[in-house]
Amino acid sequence: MLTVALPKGALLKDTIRLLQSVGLDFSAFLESNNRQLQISDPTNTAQALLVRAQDVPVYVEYGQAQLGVVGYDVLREKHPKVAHLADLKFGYCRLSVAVKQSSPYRSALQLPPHGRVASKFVKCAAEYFEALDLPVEIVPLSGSVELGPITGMSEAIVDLVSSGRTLKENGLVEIDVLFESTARLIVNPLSYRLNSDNLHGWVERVRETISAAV
Ligand SMILES: Nc1ncnc2c1ncn2[C@@H]1O[C@H](COP(=O)(O)OP(=O)(O)OP(=O)(O)O)[C@@H](O)[C@H]1O
Ligand SMILES: O=P(O)(O)OC[C@H]1O[C@H](OP(=O)(O)OP(=O)(O)O)[C@H](O)[C@@H]1O
Repeated sequence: MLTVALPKGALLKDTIRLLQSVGLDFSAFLESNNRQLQISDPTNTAQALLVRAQDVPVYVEYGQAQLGVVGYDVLREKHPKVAHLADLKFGYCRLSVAVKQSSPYRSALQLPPHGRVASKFVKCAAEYFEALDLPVEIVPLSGSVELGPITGMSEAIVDLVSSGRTLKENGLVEIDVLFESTARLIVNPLSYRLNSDNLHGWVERVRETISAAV
């Protein structure tokens, strides 16, 4: 049976809506009292795993799920061995450098050498500052990264920005963008090559739905 890895959090609702439009109903995951992490769709065509966003590529790479939905930002940070087959056009955000509004820095290159940059995206941040030839110390955090500059732990952060509301409400300002991100459809490469569980057919249906929506 086809198994799909679904991301908890910001991408879940749009992912479930997309799968509903190709005939797979996993809306039970959206019920407020749901605690189940693995369910089948009502027609028993496929099952879904509810996993942390950053773990979606892990389940797909190891073959426990043939198909998954994940942000491009996670693919850039983790480099999983999965095939990226479609841009799903939702989950827009960007990975940006931000500082306190009151700080003098208005571009990443103006940051002081050997300063600190807090981030959940340690690899992306390190690559970005290496490419600028600006030595900085990356401070790894798992969330609420905006507190780095607020508390004085770091001069800057590298974090996701979508509406910009979190930065604004915490007195921070975006000074550079590393890249933009949207949700992506990923597949296990071997399952795709073997067309296990009619994977080609499902990918094609998703692609048709996406192009019809544009
Ligand atoms: N504010 C946002 N608006 C739109 N999409 C976002 C936003 N924040 C993150 N995303 C996208 O959704 C994905 C999942 O983000 P989410 O915040 O739900 O989980 P997470 O913080 O990465 O994971 P966890 O809560 O498990 O640590 C991100 O990888 C990104 O692609
Ligand atoms: O620009 P906005 O629309 O305000 O969205 C940006 C916020 O969303 C994400 O946080 P998330 O909710 O995932 O929390 P966490 O990373 O701090 O755990 C991101 O890390 C920002 O804090």
